[in-house]
Amino acid sequence: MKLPKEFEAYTEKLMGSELYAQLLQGLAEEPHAFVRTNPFKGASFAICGSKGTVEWYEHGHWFADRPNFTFDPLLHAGVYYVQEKSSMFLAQVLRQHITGPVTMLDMCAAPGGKSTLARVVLPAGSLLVCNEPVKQRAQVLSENVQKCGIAEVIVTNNYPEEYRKAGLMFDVILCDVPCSGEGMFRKDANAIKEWSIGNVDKCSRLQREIVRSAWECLRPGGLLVYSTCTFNAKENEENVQWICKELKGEPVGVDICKEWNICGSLLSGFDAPVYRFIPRYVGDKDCVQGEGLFMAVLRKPGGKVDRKPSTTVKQQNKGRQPVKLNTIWLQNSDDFNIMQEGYSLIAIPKDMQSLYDAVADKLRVLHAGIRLGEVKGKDIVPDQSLALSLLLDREAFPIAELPYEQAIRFLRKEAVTLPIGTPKGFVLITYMGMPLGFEKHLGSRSNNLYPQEWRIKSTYMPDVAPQLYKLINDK
Ligand SMILES: C[S@@+](CC[C@H](N)C(=O)[O-])C[C@H]1O[C@@H](n2cnc3c(N)ncnc32)[C@H](O)[C@@H]1O
Repeated sequence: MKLPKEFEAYTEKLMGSELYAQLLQGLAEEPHAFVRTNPFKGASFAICGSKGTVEWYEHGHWFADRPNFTFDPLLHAGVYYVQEKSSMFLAQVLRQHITGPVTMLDMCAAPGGKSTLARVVLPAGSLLVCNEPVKQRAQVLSENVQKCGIAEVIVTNNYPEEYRKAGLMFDVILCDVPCSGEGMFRKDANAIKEWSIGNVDKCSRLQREIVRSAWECLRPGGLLVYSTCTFNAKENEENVQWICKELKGEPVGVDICKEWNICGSLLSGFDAPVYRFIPRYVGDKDCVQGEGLFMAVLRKPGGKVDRKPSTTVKQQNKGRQPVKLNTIWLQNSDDFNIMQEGYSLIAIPKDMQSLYDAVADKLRVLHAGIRLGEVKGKDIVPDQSLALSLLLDREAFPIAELPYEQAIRFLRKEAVTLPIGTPKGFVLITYMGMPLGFEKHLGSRSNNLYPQEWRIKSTYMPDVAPQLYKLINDK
């Protein structure tokens, strides 16, 4: 791996020669493959071939080889998410500091790794808003959030400045900011090509802008989690120092074990608790296994977290109509308000209604709650979001369980052969019992309702499924 000269000189000075030599050894190795099981979807599965769990998150697993995840229907069903190990440290932060229901904003959320992790570890009753300003990336975020299956989520496509102007307030805000990506050097050759001192400075300025806007959306007593996937101090300690001085943020510690080999501050004279993951070798031991990551937690002075959300904006109800339906295909349907927006029917958890109204009036919402379907003539065409929801009423649709090859065809949005005896009408497609989406069965053929933008684009067909999970009761 050829590293930029200026990176080498700066990083060796920052880390010291011993730590830097350990990093160079780490960068010369292939990254490990990790997945994070969705505890709400993976309960009936046993994981196969795991080399061990992540020390700070028990649902994170390490694999010796990198399976071809794209061709595993269980990935598309939301049973697991591919996420490198260091990023899962967010679970440790949230579990330690958030003990009651909160309203959280993930300001820079695409593709959704940390959002979906936060969603499964936040205490019951919490609400999560995931935001991404880049439109195409926000669509991917929305897809991953829907696969996760939890209803109490809103996905928006806005800049942090628009959030500041909207006047919404949150108990917890994650700023996993865009950065110079030094921690991705061994995973992504482009990160090396695009690196320059100029870009480090540019990123550092943008990061402060993002945090400044986020800070205004944080309630007194609330927590800001700041993270990057880069090593340098300009985008890390120096920004944390700036948050302390300029915004009066108070650094908050996270419990860690020495054996986790997480490094603290590398900036001389700055000893606030910060957490830096450096892929590195000590002797012949790969002592971190994850990629480069930096995380710090800061409290906004003036109160304590764990209170109910406050949404201070006036509600206008832009073209949204509450509707009554005979059937809404959900378990616990009384917990939802059903709204019609244009032709779309959306189920909003009642606890999330005021937050949803406030967000929808001021910002661009791409997804919220559970999208039930679209009104087409006399039909309601069920939506992908419904198929993937944890609250789908499994009795509401006939089920067609597909074998592996047919499941891949379905995920490519190709024609599939439904099992003999499948009734006409809307049918829930499953693989190993997990919903993948809907087909409309017409008798002699059927229409594949999988979203065009989500489909697997490759035409490759593996001979066998990647064997990451097996059903617990399968002999
Ligand atoms: C490090 S990535 C986030 C990764 C994500 N949190 C995850 O774990 O999957 C940073 C994100 O910030 C977005 N971004 C770019 N410019 C931004 C800005 N001005 N404000 C907020 N986010 C921005 C990028 O498009 C990118 O998706």
